[in-house]
Amino acid sequence: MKSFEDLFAQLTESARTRPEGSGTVARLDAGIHAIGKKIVEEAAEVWMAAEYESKEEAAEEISQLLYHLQVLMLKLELDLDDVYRYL
Ligand SMILES: N=c1c2ncn([C@@H]3O[C@H](COP(=O)(O)OP(=O)(O)OP(=O)(O)O)[C@@H](O)[C@H]3O)c2ncn1[C@@H]1O[C@H](COP(=O)(O)O)[C@@H](O)[C@H]1O
Repeated sequence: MKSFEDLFAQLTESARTRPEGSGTVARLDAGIHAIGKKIVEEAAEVWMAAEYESKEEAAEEISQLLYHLQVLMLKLELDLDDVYRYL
């Protein structure tokens, strides 16, 4: 099981080493506009799953939204503490 912190560490390493075939690297290269659109899309999917689908499907959509938020954090060079300080 991967935690939020585990995923952020993994994506940070991928951003640094740029492994061949990494979807994360491709998303970072696509830029803030594309990442932002994906966040909005995933947020809508979270809402739809919560309202019309199962808890399991909602959980999966939430995980995808968290992933795309982390990609944006990396693109903006924000680390976890930059966000956590507002929680
Ligand atoms: N948690 C995720 C994750 N969640 C979502 N996604 C991406 O978001 C997509 C989900 O979006 P959709 O369901 O809307 O599918 P889609 O419309 O085909 O998406 P697009 O690819 O067209 O944007 C998936 O196909 C993945 O590309 C993720 N990609 C990666 N991860 C994690 O990130 C790690 C590193 O990934 P790579 O950089 O690809 O190796 C992986 O080991 C995973 O743990």
